[in-house]
Order: sequence, then C-alpha cells, then structure tokens
Amino acid sequence: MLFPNVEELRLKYKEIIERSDFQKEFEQLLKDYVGRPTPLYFAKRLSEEYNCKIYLKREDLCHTGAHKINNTIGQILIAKHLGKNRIIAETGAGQHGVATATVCALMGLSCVVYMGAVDIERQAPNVARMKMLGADVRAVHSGSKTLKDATNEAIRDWINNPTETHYVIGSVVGPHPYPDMVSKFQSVISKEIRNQLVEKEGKESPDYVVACVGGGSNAAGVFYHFLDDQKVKIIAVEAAGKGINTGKSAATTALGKVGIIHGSKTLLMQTKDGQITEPHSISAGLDYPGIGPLHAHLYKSKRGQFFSATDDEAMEWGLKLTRMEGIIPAIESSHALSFLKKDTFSKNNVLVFSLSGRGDKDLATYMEYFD
Ligand SMILES: C[C@@H](c1c[nH]c2ccccc12)[C@H](N)C(=O)O
Repeated sequence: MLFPNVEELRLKYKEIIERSDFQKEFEQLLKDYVGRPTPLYFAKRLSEEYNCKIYLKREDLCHTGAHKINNTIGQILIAKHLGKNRIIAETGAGQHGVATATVCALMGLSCVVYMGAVDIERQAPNVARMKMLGADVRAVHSGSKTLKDATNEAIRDWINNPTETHYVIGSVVGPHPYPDMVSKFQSVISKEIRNQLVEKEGKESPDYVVACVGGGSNAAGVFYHFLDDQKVKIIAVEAAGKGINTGKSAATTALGKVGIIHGSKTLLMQTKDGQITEPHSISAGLDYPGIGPLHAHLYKSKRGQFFSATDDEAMEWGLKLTRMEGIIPAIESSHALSFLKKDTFSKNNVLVFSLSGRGDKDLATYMEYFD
C-alpha cells in the first residue's frame, strides 16, 4: 500500500526543502536552467482597451514552455536527497510529463510517464518530446484513458515500487504533503511578482491576481504570497468546457461536491452515487474532475472568486492576446484572460494574469477552430 512511501515524504520534505544546499541548487537551476525570473510584462494595448493596468506573468517563457518545471525540479531534487533513482509521473496535456522527463535527462535519472491512451493521441508533439528526452511513456487503457486514469496507474506503480521510486505529481493534488509541497515550489512565481510590482508600480500588491485552475498548480504559485493580503482579490477561472450545464464541463467548483480523489479530500465532479464524472475541456491541462484542496478552501471560504470560461471564450481570448500582444498563449492560460470585461476596472487598477504556458502545443487546435 501507498502509506509508507507517502509517510517517508511527509516526515522529510520540509527538512530537505529548508536545507541550504537544497535551496542553493534549487535557486541556481531556476535561474540558469529554467530562465527565472520570468518577465512581468505590461500589456500596453490590452491595458488601453480595458482602461486598467494589465501585467502578464510570463511562465510561458520557462524552459519547456510552462510553469510545470518549477515543481519537477523541486520534487526531483527531493527524490535525490531521499536516495531515489527512479522517477514516475502522470500526465494529461503532456506538459507535466515533458517537465518531468526534462529534469530526469538533466540529472541522469530513469523516467516513466503514465499517459491516457486518449491523451497520447491528442498530444502527439508532447509524446515525441518525452520520448526524445528518454522517458518510457506508458499508455493507460483503463477507465476513460485520460489524466485521472494515468494518475491511478502511477499510484499503482508507486505502491509496487516503494523504495527506489519517487512519484512526481504534476499539480497541487494528491495526498499530503503533495498539495503543500507543489504549492511551495510554485510559490517562486508570486515571490517574483511582488518584487517586480514594487519596481514597476511602487507597491507589492496588485488589485487582482488571476489564474486558470485545472488541478491548480500555476494558480497556487501565483496566489501564494498574496493569500493573506486582503487588498488583493484572488481570481480563479475554471474550464466551463461546452458550458456549465451541458454535461461537458470541467468547472469543478460550480459542479462538484465534497469527495476524495487521489488521496485528497476536496471538491470533485461526481454522480449522485459518487462515481467520478468525466470532465471536458478543449484544453487537456484543465481536463481534471477534481481541484486542489487549497482551491476548494479558497472557494468555500470566499477568499477566492471563482469564474469559468467556455471552450469558445478561451479560444477567442487566445486569438485576441496573440493579435494584440504577439504572444500565443496555451489554451489553458487563455481561460484566465476571460476575466477581462469592459467598463469593469478603474484606470489605476493593477491586474496580474498568470500566463502559465505557451501555445505552440495548441497550434493545430487553434488552426482547426479558426479555419
Ligand atoms: C495540469 C497538468 C496535470 C498533470 N498532473 C495533474 C494532476 C491533476 C491535475 C492536473 C494535472 C496537465 N494535465 C499535464 O499533464 O501537464
């Protein structure tokens, strides 16, 4: 069973993260390998159109094209400190799989990535990248053959290979300490935003901080240092898919109920007898029936305001950002931009949007949609 593996991690992760040699190596890799700090870019044309100050946090410029690598570097450094030499991961969109395979190549570790057979078909470029990086990509044929099934298979693998293997979860989900550990690694994002806003705006707190939420790892990172700052409005945007009430959605806070998924008690899309509902989103990265427990808390406590964007709204925003600022965003990230509504903000309002990934992986979907 999973317990001894998780128990070892729970007992040791904080002490390892706080070690000075860990901190030094983690920060050095974030700087020289990932390319941090990522820019906090003032979107001039968008700001003029919406009559406020819009900043984009450019996680799309991280090595591998998304924020995922902040977490995989942190977790794989922990694995090394724990003496593990075999790394396993799950992936849906493939972004987390690529970020895991990248760091395994960097550190000379063996890497197995579990991926739903459906996702292997629709995310072929990322599958090719994982194979090129030396990962053993294992197709998952159980259940709906997507992310939650890949996560189940990875957990099964870990139970059967407890001593030499570390399981790198790709979002702020799973059993404790994963949600806390992944949030801590991603929190470098909001730590940088605070410093950059002092430079640019003379204050460290924006009026709004906005991120898309699937599992919620980029959102956790962008919200982290603002959670206790009541001046900052926390805005989460989920994937409404074809629409909240169409049966084809991934808007977990709107449609979910309290439940347990992958070892976390959180909000979960489920049928009345507790079967997990298959989520839908045009973006594979938001296509998860659960949500990180941190975000379930932000929703229940009303510290966060939760919105959702349909597939159509996200695609329209992806095109709009591309045409107005020359940045092609991941479809996941485009969901966050739908928070922008005309005549809503005052001229001095400062809004920070997390641009969690770049849209190269989505070009075929964008082209098919707009053709
Ligand atoms: C968002 C990310 C992801 C990876 N693992 C996850 C677990 C729960 C929720 C989301 C994820 C994505 N599906 C990916 O594979 O990169």
